[in-house]
Amino acid sequence: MHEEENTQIIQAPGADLVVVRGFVDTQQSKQLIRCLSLEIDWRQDRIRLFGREHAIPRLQQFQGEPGLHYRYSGLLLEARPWHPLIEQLRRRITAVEPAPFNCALLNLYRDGEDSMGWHSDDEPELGLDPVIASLSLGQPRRFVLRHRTDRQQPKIELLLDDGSLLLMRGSTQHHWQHALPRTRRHCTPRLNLTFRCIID
Ligand SMILES: O=C(O)CCC(=O)C(=O)O
Ligand SMILES: [Fe+2]
Repeated sequence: MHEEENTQIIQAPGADLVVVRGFVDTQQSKQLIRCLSLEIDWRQDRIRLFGREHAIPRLQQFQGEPGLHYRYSGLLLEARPWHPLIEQLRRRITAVEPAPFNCALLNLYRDGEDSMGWHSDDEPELGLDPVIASLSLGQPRRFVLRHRTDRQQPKIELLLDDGSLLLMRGSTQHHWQHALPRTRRHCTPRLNLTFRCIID
């Protein structure tokens, strides 16, 4: 992989965003999707938003070092053991972004109806200025960022295609929100693996 050619740095106030295209090649990606779709006990968890309970519009699993927990929108996820393939990817990602990733939230978007709403990954257990490494496999989907306070700032639109690795660093989570909108276009499944560092 020629990292420089494949690396896109996105410049915006208060954001530190890098996309590495083709971090995983097509063949590897296909294999990963095949194995992970079958071998992970995907769940459609329920969250509480504005006082109401909803089933999330996607499937997920949280993995990581034993004893870690991740809490968001009233949901408490206990880390399941690393799947060996996820653990391998964690090590590969650490080679390009040396952060102490100790967990990953895995998302499976079954089709265009599956999505993720506006949010920042700013849970206290991620600490100040978290580094998040997000690997996309399968169906390319639109990923959008908007500034949290300055709505004059243009939105940032990225197409996260098969095998691309997005790094969100620095104060990105403090100043920006992101979302994966639903789409009416025909969509095959997409896997997204977000590696994170939880501080005990
Ligand atoms: O699926 C994506 O690209 C976004 C996932 C995400 O934002 C998250 O897991 O916090
Ligand atoms: Fe996120």
